[in-house]
Amino acid sequence: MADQSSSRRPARPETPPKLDDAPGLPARRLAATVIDEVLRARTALDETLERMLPESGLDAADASLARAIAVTAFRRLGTIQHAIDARLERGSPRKSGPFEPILTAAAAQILFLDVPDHAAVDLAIRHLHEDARSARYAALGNAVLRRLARERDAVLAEAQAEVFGDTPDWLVESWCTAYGEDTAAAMAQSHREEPPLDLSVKADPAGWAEKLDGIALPIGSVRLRERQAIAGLPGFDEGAWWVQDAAAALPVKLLAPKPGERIADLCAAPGGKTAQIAAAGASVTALDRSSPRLRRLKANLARLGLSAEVVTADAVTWKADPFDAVLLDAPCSATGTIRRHPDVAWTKLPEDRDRLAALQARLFDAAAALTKPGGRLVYCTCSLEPQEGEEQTAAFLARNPQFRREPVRPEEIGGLADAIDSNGDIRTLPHQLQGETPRLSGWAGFYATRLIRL
Ligand SMILES: C[S@@+](CC[C@H](N)C(=O)[O-])C[C@H]1O[C@@H](n2cnc3c(N)ncnc32)[C@H](O)[C@@H]1O
Repeated sequence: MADQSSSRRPARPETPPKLDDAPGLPARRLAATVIDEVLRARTALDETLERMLPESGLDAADASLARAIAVTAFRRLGTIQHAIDARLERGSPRKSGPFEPILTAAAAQILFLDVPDHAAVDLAIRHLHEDARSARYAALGNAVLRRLARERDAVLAEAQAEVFGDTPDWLVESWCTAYGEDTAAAMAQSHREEPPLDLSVKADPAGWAEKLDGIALPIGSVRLRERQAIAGLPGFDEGAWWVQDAAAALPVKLLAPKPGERIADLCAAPGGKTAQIAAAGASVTALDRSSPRLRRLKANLARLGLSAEVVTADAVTWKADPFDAVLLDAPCSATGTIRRHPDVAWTKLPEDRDRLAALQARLFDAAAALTKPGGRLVYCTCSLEPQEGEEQTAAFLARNPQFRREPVRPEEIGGLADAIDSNGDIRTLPHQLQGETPRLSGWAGFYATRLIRL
């Protein structure tokens, strides 16, 4: 029976925790809170930051520091956790409140960011004191962080030798099985670097590369040499380009939209591929089941001066007259985006991959029903897991003999033959596309196949 007495008990006065106002602490507080929330609730880091930033009251510089600490913590989470655990002789203390996320955020600064050690340690200790549960372990936290700072070179040397040290075991196993150990190691190593920023341009990649101090990539994207705030760059206000990883631009190259064609983009938001299709002059129906994400798609298209018919619906059940071409950029585990979103490695589980693979099969069949005889169907995912790529296509073709594969030719994708597998499908891996430096190399892990309805 429910406890009736509690409703009659006078409410206990809420004593807000006493927050230290030392400069720099609010950014660390937000970083640790976000790290904790993402790991507990398995939510996306970007969305969690977007939700928590406005109420944090941080200025732009502190917000960017908080983001840098959290992103770095996830990029190097395996190394950081191992280094902390190795210095906690009796293991992590129980019932210690925010002790672990505070130490994780501080270790990210000490090991990987350009922050003076004394600032990282001092602010972490002040932060531990804000909560009675972690305050009891402030001396322990202090000792661990000081040791980390003293032993930084040894920690980094050990991490360098452990190439899979920042990749969860299930992903190591999956990638070693799919691609072999050497390739899996090169992939894991590339995830340790910050990713480059790529733009898709409506026209004149060479001209925009020059104006923006970028590199014109063989497939027509522009890779910026320096990371910068994009809203201030030339061409942003006039809608000359949009941010899109170079590998994410490939599926629409296979679709090859032509002016006047009717094309359905079935999982369209936030609209990077819709923009490519619309910019090619096709008439595009952009469908997604998420209204908030479609609002972002509309805002993106408005800035670019492009248009699409926008439909909020579930693509599994949506009915319409068949299209000349259909793009299905299906929801997936997104393990191909780990370099850009390092939290994905720690928030996704094999169960997510399997649940999404079942949804992908239903969406694939629904997309087939929307493709005209003679029409093209491109299926793609930003996943490195064969269950969401190669295996989906094999099962789809076995179920749907009215479709045949139209292999991709290197000249359709700027001559990048390494990105085409033995079936003629696209399979990009994060360490491919060598550039001038490791940071300017690589692209997302994508799978894409092009099928024709007979
Ligand atoms: C990989 S994202 C699409 C990215 C987008 N194509 C782009 O290039 O910007 C997958 C999208 O599928 C949508 N989605 C998931 N399940 C869906 C369904 N059953 N019907 C329609 N959209 C769905 C999600 O809301 C999400 O926006």
